[in-house]
Amino acid sequence: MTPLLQVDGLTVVPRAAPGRCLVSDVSFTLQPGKTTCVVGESGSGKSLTALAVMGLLSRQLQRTRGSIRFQGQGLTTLDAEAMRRIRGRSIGMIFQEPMTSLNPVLTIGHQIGEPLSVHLGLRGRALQARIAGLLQQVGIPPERANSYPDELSGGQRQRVMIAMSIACEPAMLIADEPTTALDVTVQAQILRLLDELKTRMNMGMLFITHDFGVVADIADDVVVMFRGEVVEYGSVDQVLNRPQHPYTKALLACVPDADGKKPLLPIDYAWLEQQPATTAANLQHSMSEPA
Ligand SMILES: Nc1ncnc2c1ncn2[C@@H]1O[C@H](COP(=O)(O)OP(=O)(O)OP(=O)(O)O)[C@@H](O)[C@H]1O
Repeated sequence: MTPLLQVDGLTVVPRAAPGRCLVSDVSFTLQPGKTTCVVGESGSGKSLTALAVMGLLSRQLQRTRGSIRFQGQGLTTLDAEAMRRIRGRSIGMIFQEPMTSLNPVLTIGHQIGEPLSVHLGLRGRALQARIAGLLQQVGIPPERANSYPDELSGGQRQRVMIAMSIACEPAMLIADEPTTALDVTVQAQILRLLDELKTRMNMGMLFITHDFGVVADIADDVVVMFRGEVVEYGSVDQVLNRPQHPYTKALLACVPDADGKKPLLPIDYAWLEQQPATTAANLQHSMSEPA
């Protein structure tokens, strides 16, 4: 079966510092209808990887090497117009902060309708009916179509973003920390919604998170990134239950179990001591926050 997404040797180098790799030789695959989670600490290159897949990295700031194939088609050689046709139509995306992604002066109905008119040419009643259907699908009463983003809660705004991103029934959804800005119960609702939509639409999901609780809930495969590199890649069972790399073990050691106690995974302190101070500080931070 042709993978939905195949990333091979993706490398991102800042033009201002060509000797430094922000993302280094990253490779992974996403199959249709499956979820691949990319995990790692802040600054490990997760978002740059997602932006590279979307063709949204600034060519002025970064140089990208490697191959990104979506449904068998190479994306890195496509021109801007061809990439625009794929984004929003075949690849949807949602980000961490729905307020900054939504336009405050347009109604949510208008914003959900935009990809439908741009990519599918829907107009008039057909468009309004589809907007109402999408609102219903994400659990917002269709009569809220005339509301503005600031009239909605954070969770509802994220639901609107989800409605926009799935409007054209994309084959793949890229979600970059979509629940981080939400409180815990709303996080769980949004995760459930995304998981349900993924199954119903047989959509592949590339899900970026630093939260292993989320990974355990939704991932089929897991890519662990550390300082721009993939240090571990495998099935969720393999990565969570039989981690190999000291960084994955250290990350997992920070996740409290159901009783709030830390799992007794050994941390490789000799390895940790060789890492920059920020790594230990980030791990310390994860330990003090419930995942
Ligand atoms: N043009 C650039 N020049 C130099 N450094 C850059 C450039 N673009 C991004 N970076 C750096 O690359 C690193 C990786 O960033 P990225 O946003 O992918 O991290 P992340 O893993 O998604 O982190 P977070 O979880 O905080 O979002 C960061 O340290 C960022 O500051």
